[in-house]
Amino acid sequence: MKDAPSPPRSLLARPLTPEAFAPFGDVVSAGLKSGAAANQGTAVRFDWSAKLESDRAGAKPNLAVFRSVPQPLPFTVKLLEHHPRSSQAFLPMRCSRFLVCVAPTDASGGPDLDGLVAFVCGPGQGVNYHRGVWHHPIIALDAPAEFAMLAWEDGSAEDCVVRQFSTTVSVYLGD
Ligand SMILES: NC(=O)N[C@@H](O)C(=O)O
Ligand code: NI
Repeated sequence: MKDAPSPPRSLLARPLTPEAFAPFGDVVSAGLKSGAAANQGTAVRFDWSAKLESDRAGAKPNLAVFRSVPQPLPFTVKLLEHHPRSSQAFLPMRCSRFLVCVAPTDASGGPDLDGLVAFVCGPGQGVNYHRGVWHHPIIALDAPAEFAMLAWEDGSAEDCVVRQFSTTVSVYLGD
């Protein structure tokens, strides 16, 4: 008999923290480190807030803007992707909450869906996926959102590698 498809799994999203996200990337937010006075004392700047990386000389930094339609919960994860040659940052410009799902890389270089971790991210928090980290495309919650996105791209297939799953994971929030 053909193996029965695995039952969909469910996963509770937890609040984004720098510590929990550290294996996958950086949380980009004011006040996570000491800042320096700027702009004649009217601002504080927090430098080097993310590890930006590109390993292709021919790729160029693409600063894109994403306008996202909010998705209902629970959210079904059916695919993951990664950018093997570049980091990727998402910085909310207009956003309520957004969902970030990441996964470790398995021995074959693919995503380890069993290790999927989901974070609910609030206003004032951005994320920077380190180069090659498997993640779900950015998902806005609650209301339409706009994000600035920064990644190094050259238009080749290596800019973004997608992996579809037959098994799905249903992500929900605790509240
Ligand atoms: N590539 C793209 O358009 N989006 C994804 O990379 C994402 O992480 O949202
Ligand atoms: Ni991406």
